[in-house]
Amino acid sequence: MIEVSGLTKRYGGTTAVKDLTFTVRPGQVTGFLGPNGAGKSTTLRLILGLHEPTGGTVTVDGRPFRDRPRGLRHVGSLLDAHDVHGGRTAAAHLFALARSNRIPRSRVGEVLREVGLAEVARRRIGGFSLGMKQRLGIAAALLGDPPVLLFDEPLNGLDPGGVKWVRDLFRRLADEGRTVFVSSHLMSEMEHTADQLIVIGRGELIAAESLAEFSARGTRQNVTVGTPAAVVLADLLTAEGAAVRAEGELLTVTGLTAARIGEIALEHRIPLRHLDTRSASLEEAFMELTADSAQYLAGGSR
Ligand SMILES: Nc1ncnc2c1ncn2[C@@H]1O[C@H](COP(=O)(O)OP(=O)(O)OP(=O)(O)O)[C@@H](O)[C@H]1O
Repeated sequence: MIEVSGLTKRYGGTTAVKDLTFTVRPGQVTGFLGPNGAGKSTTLRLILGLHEPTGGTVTVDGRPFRDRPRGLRHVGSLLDAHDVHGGRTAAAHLFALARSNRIPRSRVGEVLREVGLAEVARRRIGGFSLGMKQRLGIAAALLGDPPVLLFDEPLNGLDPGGVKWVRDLFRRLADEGRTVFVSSHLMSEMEHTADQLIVIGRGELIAAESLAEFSARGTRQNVTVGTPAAVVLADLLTAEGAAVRAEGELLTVTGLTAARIGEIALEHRIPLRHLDTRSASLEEAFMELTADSAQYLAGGSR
């Protein structure tokens, strides 16, 4: 289990992570979501003890990760797929990691087969595609057969087959009882990957809940209405308590059903050209939830 409590990290005048508290449990895939610059990578580095927190604590299975000798047996991680020595072969890279963590050499062949890189084991990493480097990074994370795994944007650069392979792998690792913590800035990536979600924005916790709970936020329904009398109808719907957004002849309405909107239009003899109900997607729910932090970044005021 990963326990983050009151975690804060400042770099000079920038607060990357602010009073963050959450728990990541074993047996599940937990998605770590937030817009660019939200503080995900910083948090993962703090969990791994690569940075010192300004405040708060973070433990892995009850102890700071830094206190663990032979770290790869406790936590496997992929932070940056490019962070490898291009002149080395894939096998040499993994042998070096195995040696320094006292992991049997036989694991190298096993993990290379597992990630589909056995045939290129003797090739230099410098010639690898991003997708191959991602696979190599995953092999390194798996090397010590650790109970806890952290991945920073592991789906970047993978083709659809690679994405499916990673998703299936995460599922299997979680089913084996491991803690799997995966960051992404795209809800669409997590939708079919995660059981639990930790959502942050501007370094602060926005939500910590199951994907099902998060999905419930997205079930709010909008009705789109097309009419040449958009201004008149918008006034009538607003008077009934709806929230209305107008774009020319098209209205997006929340707070009233399509049936009720149809009745109101009929009562006032307003012709409708279009009437359609749609549910907000998970992606929209995520964007709405993180809109403040995303706008803040877009304004460049950090
Ligand atoms: N070493 C550092 N020195 C100074 N500022 C930093 C450092 N690392 C991160 N930051 C700042 O902290 C904030 C959070 O960055 P972080 O990389 O953790 O976000 P992120 O959620 O991983 O974003 P992305 O999805 O873009 O990778 C950013 O404003 C970033 O510029």
